[in-house]
Amino acid sequence: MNRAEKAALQLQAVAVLRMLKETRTYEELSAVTGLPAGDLNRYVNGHVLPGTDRASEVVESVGREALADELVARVEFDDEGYVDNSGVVFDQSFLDLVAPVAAETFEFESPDVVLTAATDGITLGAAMASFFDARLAYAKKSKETAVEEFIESRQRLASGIELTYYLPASAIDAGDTVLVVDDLIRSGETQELLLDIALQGDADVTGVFALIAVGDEGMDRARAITDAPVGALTTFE
Ligand SMILES: O=P(O)(O)OC[C@H]1O[C@H](OP(=O)(O)OP(=O)(O)O)[C@H](O)[C@@H]1O
Ligand SMILES: Nc1ncnc2[nH]cnc12
Repeated sequence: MNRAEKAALQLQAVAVLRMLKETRTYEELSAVTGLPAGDLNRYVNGHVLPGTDRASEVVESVGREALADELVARVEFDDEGYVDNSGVVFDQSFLDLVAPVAAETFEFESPDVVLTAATDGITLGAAMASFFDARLAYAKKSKETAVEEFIESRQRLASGIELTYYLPASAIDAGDTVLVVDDLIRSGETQELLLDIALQGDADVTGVFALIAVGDEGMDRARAITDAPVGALTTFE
């Protein structure tokens, strides 16, 4: 390992520890990692960097299960079953850790473009795009000013309300590979619109990923549209 790789590993371990510390005391973090609370305090505050052995252990311990547990600890449901996921989508450091785990768990091919829906999909989309070194594109419910050409997709929802998403046509080139991501999938209507936008752009969908699936309906809907892998970090019933 050269010096730059060592430094990158050490900083990645600090990012993991800071993320885990958000919902834990130092004593609890010590119980999870097996490292002394005093050392953890120094790592989290940036006074000392963990050695490479410790850093590798910390980074390798953050697999799908640990991130899914962390996600569950950070989201809240209201009485009607709606999710408040601001504790997750407002935390870019957490999402940056999710990206490599999602890529490995669902074996997503590296795409040219990560496509998501504004608003809440954007931070996850940015993390995934950065991990894959891909472009990020987000469709919006309104037309961006000064853009002349859009791909648009419209659907009438069960309520009778029409939902339209617009993407600047220049965001996807024909033949691009596209990974579709969103923070949450419930009915799958948003995914259907994003997948339709990718299709209209003559792109190849390489996968669909959500942080949270509420029930199976939306995931099944996505699977009916694409043969590419479809996965969620956590499913809530
Ligand atoms: O599977 P579905 O039933 O389509 O629901 C999922 C969508 O709903 C939420 O977005 P919302 O429409 O609330 O917009 P926002 O991101 O701007 O809050 C969420 O961010 C997903 O995009
Ligand atoms: N925050 C949310 N929780 C549950 N279902 C949703 N559908 C769209 N947004 C949602």
